[in-house]
Order: sequence, then C-alpha cells, then structure tokens
Amino acid sequence: MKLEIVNKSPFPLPNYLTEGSAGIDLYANIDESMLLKPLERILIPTGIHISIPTGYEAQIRARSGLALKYGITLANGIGTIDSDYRGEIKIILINLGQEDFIINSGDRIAQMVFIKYEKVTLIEVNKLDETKRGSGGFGHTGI
Ligand SMILES: O=c1ccn([C@H]2C[C@H](O)[C@@H](COP(=O)(O)OP(=O)(O)OP(=O)(O)O)O2)c(=O)[nH]1
Ligand SMILES: [Mg+2]
Repeated sequence: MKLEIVNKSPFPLPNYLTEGSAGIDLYANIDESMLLKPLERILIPTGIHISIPTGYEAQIRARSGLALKYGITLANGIGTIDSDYRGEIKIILINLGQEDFIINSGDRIAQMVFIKYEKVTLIEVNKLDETKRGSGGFGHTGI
C-alpha cells in the first residue's frame, strides 16, 4: 500500500528494517536530549505527518527492547492514528523503570503498524442472542 508522508525531521523516512518487520521505527525529533524520570511521561514529536487511506489506522506500539531493558513504554498502551489526522505524529512515552532515561534526537523510540479495521453500525436491541459462555469472563474458565 502506498502512503503519503511529510517529513519535517532531519532524519530519513522511517522504514521497515527487515523484510518481515510489521512496524516501522519512529525517530524522536527533539532540539535537545530529554530526561525521563521513573514514572514520568513525555510527549515526543517525530516530525512526520501522514495521510492514511480510509479504512486503515496506524498503531503506535512500544519497542520491546526499550521496554525490557529500561521499562520505556507508551502511556496510552497503543496509540491510535486516525486516517483523517494530518497533525504531527507524537509518542507518549512513560518510564516504568527505576532509572532515569535519556532520549536523544534520532533515537528510535516506538514503532508504527498499519492495520485495516471494520466500522460498525450499532443496532440497539433489548436482548442479545444466547451463548454457552454467557456473561462468564475474567478467568471464569480457570487460570
Ligand atoms: O500516540 C498517539 C495517539 C494519537 N495521536 C494523534 C493521532 C490521532 O488521530 C489523534 C487523536 O488520538 P486519540 O483519538 O487517541 O486521542 P483523543 O484523546 O481521543 O483525542 P481526539 O479528541 O482528538 O480524538 O492524536 C498521536 O499522534 N499519537
Ligand atoms: Mg479520539
């Protein structure tokens, strides 16, 4: 799928780093290095704007290496980039580790995956169809 991108950062266009990579890594585009203390969160600009085709979204996801080594993840779990959003893509990082973490401009801080999704038309009813599970959930089949 082709996708238009405006890159206002000094870094190359983000790209898939291996043949089978699902995500493209996003670079922090900041004037000076930033310090993220334990449990602090911060909004990091990337300098990129994209135009996603209708019916698709982009998901911003954590990088597992940063999560495992430093506890750096996303405060919003998975970021949702709407197809009609033309603003700058920004990353909401949180430091769940025990050490200060320094973000330098050009660091690969998260990854972006493109996903096809369905839109639904909600039809309000008084009663839903019956299933074996019913209202059971949250571990009702055992852990
Ligand atoms: O990690 C993220 C999440 C969102 N966005 C941008 C793109 C997205 O299309 C827009 C709105 O995101 P979302 O719907 O998650 O936020 P909201 O709090 O519901 O804001 P809004 O009322 O603008 O929809 O913000 C980012 O740049 N990074
Ligand atoms: Mg929203």
